[in-house]
Amino acid sequence: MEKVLLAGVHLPEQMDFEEELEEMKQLIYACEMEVEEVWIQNLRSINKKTCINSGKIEEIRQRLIIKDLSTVVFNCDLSPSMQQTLESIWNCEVLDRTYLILQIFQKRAKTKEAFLQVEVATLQYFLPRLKGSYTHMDRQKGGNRNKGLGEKKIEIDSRTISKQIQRAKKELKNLEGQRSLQRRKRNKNEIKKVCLVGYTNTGKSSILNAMSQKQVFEKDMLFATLNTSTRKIEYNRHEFLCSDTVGFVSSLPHTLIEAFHSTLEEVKEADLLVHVMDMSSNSLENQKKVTLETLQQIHADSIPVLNVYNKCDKTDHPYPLLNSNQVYISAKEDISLLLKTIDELLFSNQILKIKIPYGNLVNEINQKCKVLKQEYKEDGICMEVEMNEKMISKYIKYLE
Ligand SMILES: Nc1nc2c(ncn2[C@@H]2O[C@H](COP(=O)(O)OP(=O)(O)OP(=O)(O)O)[C@@H](O)[C@H]2O)c(=O)[nH]1
Ligand SMILES: [Mg+2]
Repeated sequence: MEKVLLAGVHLPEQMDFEEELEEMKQLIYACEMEVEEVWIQNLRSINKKTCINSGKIEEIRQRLIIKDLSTVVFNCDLSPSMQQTLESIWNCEVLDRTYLILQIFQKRAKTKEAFLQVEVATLQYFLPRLKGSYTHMDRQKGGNRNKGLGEKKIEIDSRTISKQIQRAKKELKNLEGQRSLQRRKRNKNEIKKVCLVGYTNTGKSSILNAMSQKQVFEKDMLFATLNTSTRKIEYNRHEFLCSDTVGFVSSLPHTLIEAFHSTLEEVKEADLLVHVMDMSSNSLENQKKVTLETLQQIHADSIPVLNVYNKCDKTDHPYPLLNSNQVYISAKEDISLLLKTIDELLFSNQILKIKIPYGNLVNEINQKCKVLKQEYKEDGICMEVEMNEKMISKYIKYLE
């Protein structure tokens, strides 16, 4: 594995810096490289020309020579000119976070749609980076890792790239059309839909595997799943569809959010979202936040959510356990409690007409139930809501 130097830029607003660096190491590992040394620079703000300051640049330059390293990876995103300047000072390859994520996505893309989405995002990343020559482009170092991207950079000019982007986008639109047709068919059949969502590597694919006992690609690497895969699950004489999704990640490059929007379309159509979290992760809170923000971005934040704390076998927390809207499990052991909870949420619902006084009860209803209609009145909100038995017992007094 190629060894690299990780340059960690620490700005005052980065509260979870340690966890961020840990994640960077995993991203680097997923790109088949290994961190040999970490150099941290604390900064009030980014240097516009070179990202880090001249003193640190010189220290790193010397270190690269001593250690015979030819790649530096930054934990943040670099502008094309920063990247170019640093490459010429260090005479080595300088990579940023977006580049790594694009590399991983490119390797993992399994379906035509995922492949095209990554292609669009990759070309958009390289378009502003065509000016000037890149050392790592010319050298083609790092074996296979750079091959696809490097070749692309050398061979094509910006006009060709723009054309390629347009072509790929057009093809994607066609595929999206086919997808929505399939979805409409599904809607007609009215089979309930569940989507597993959550930060990358939390165990979504493992849960789907355990549910269906058919193999969905599961791996201890970031972004193992790039296309959604759906399985029909039978439980308690009920049937529902369960979809796996691409893992979310903090500060996903803008171009990729756009590219993966259509993959996440499925999430918007779900009757229930199962938010899978890694109970053993030090960055649990941050990962939770990123997932909730992503759901907001794709306008899926009004769908009922079941919170699942997975990997409890790696913690001291008791499991399997159900605590209000939270299920604690280990996908490696018994997930029947999760199935039972999903089944109850999906199939014991009734539609009620209620009037709720203004206040935080409304928030709870919006989070946990499917609101079909709502009308604002003087003394409260009239709602038509799909509720499960537990919620019904709580809200029965508000029946209209
Ligand atoms: N110990 C333990 N390991 C788990 C558990 N669930 C999943 N894993 C492991 O965690 C790693 C990631 O699991 P995946 O199911 O691929 O995670 P994912 O959420 O689908 O990841 P992405 O597709 O990258 O978003 C794998 O090595 C799993 O074997 C669990 O409950 N306990
Ligand atoms: Mg997965």
